[in-house]
Amino acid sequence: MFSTAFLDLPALQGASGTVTLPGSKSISNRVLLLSALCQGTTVVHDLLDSDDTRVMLAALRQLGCGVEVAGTTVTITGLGGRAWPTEAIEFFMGNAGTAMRPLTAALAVQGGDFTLKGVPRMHERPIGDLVDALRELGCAIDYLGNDGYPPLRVRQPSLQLDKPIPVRGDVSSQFLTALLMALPLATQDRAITIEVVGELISKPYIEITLNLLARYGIAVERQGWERFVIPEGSRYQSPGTIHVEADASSASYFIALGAIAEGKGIRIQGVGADSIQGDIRFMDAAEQMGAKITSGPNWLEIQRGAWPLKGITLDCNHIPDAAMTLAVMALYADGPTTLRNIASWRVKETDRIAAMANESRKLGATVEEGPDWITIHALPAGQWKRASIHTYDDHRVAMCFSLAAFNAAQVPVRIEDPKCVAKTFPDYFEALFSVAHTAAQNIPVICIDGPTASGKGTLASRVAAALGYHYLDSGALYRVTAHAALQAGLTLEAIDEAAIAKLARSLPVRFEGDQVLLDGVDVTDAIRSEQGGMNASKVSVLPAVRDALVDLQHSFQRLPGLLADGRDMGTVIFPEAPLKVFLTASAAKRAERRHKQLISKGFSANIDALRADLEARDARDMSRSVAPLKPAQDALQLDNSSLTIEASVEQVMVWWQSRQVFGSPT
Ligand SMILES: O=C(O)C1=C[C@@H](OP(=O)(O)O)[C@@H](O)[C@H](O)C1
Ligand SMILES: C=C(OP(=O)(O)O)C(=O)O
Repeated sequence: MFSTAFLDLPALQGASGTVTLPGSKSISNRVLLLSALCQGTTVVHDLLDSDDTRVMLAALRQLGCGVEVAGTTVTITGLGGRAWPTEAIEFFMGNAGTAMRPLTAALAVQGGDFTLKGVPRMHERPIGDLVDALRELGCAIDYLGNDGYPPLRVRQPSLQLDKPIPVRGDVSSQFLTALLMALPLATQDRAITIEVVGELISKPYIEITLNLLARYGIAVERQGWERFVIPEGSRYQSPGTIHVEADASSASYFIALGAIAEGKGIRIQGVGADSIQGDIRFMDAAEQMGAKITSGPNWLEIQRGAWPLKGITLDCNHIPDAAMTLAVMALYADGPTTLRNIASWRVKETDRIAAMANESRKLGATVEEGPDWITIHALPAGQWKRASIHTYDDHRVAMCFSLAAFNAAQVPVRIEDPKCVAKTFPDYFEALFSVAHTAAQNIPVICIDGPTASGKGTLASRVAAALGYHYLDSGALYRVTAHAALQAGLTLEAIDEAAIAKLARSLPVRFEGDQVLLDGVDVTDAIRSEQGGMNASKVSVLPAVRDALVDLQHSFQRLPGLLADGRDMGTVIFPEAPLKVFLTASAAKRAERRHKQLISKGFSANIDALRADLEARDARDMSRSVAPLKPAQDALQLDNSSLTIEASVEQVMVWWQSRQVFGSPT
């Protein structure tokens, strides 16, 4: 997951490949609660691991459910037949509607002393219609903040089940889902009827609920979309094991990607056209706009069809979440796109009609909006603007606008607070980068070159972490090459140059966090020693070895960008890099830092000897005939002798931001 303050997406050009999507949020949270209400254990395969399911799992643990997690397989031991807790419990539901609403209903019907809270936005998301319905049947629920909104306190009910229970269905279908999942707890001696008041929205989500209830032994009788009867004597029965389909709403971004991006097409693994999730019907809308889609059991393949896409007018009530993706596809269309019947967008993670309108306008689009509709006009190539997309802590805003990076104007897009995708798809951007591609010149590289012990590594890896970029420690490649050569019985002299170069060309090296692995073996300590540094310096003067490592170094230039540190990053390996920093510090300062570092690791060290060594390395690095250590002509010099690491990072970030200007927030 990218936990950076922002993520800059370079202009993207194409996409091809396969993505395996994480589990459906709607199925995961339903299955978790239903398993918790059963007797015995249920093994859930491919459960989504995200903020929304974590809050549900935490709540189930608090209630005393058994929860065993092994990767994406989770085993739940239910509360059925066991005593529910009698002590007061406070639950934190984050911003998960699929946890907050169904759990409120189950707790209210079961009774106890429970408080349910969430993030500030959750306290602005309506729950009044559900509370009214629950009160109608005798549940005791108090509002702890504003009437109609969480936080809530639930007490012991005195259930009156002799008449149908009315519930409004025009604000959120989750209220009806919540009742359908909770009321089987109260059908011991009578059937219970729920009557929907007003037009039910987001109907396909009710179908998911009914489908899963059936899997858990509850056969709800549906009479149109107005009446739902839960039969007398209904009892949750674990299906034993259950599999969660991949998330169809998450699939919408990759369906759109296949429709927008040039390339061999996108294959989505984990969900197919026969999904039980209503959002799979996003396929039809994408096809209407021009996408070519084929599907089989649990897979979809998407290719660009009509181009530009075709503007459409669509009632989106049946696909409230995936429909947001259409708003971004609309930017690539041949005319305006109007999405209708989407009033519920205003009460979700943010006011999504306002958010989609504001952020599309920042990109240059013309947008009109009404209480329950939005019209987005196509954005011609010359009119795209570089924009910093505010994401309102809404995962879907972030995921949708990542698709703007395919614009014909080839301008990059900044996504603010990219970690908001953690609600339903923590590794969304990793998945995007695994299939998206662009020309190398679009993938930014920041070079940090400088002499030994100048602090390049620390600075480069901190800047890489702040930007979410990859990190290449090119010095480590030379250290590993020297290490591998010695292991192979070679000397580090010119006489073995060809043999070392051959070895370097197919060096089986991998960086994993701070670890450097050679052929799977951790060689970090061996190569980081003083001797390792001297050895690296020796092989690095051999032209054939430097040459052999060029391709390997270039292969680190991957989306979304690269921080490369070394001695010739800016001069030789990435001469086109948009920012080059030449980092220096006085020899005395560098010797002092190295001394501290060695002592802290428990090595004995002599500061004068260290200084003499590093001066010798400087001389060798600067005087070698191939790629000598020197600043690139366009490098910015940074002497960090009297700077803290934070100040150096700040300086590089300021230089970088001044070259990456995005439209300021509107
Ligand atoms: O029941 C569900 O799983 C959901 C129902 C929909 O909400 P509304 O019924 O409020 O539209 C949807 O937007 C939400 O992401 C998940
Ligand atoms: C509306 C959404 O979430 P929630 O389940 O919190 O309602 C969503 O995921 O788009």
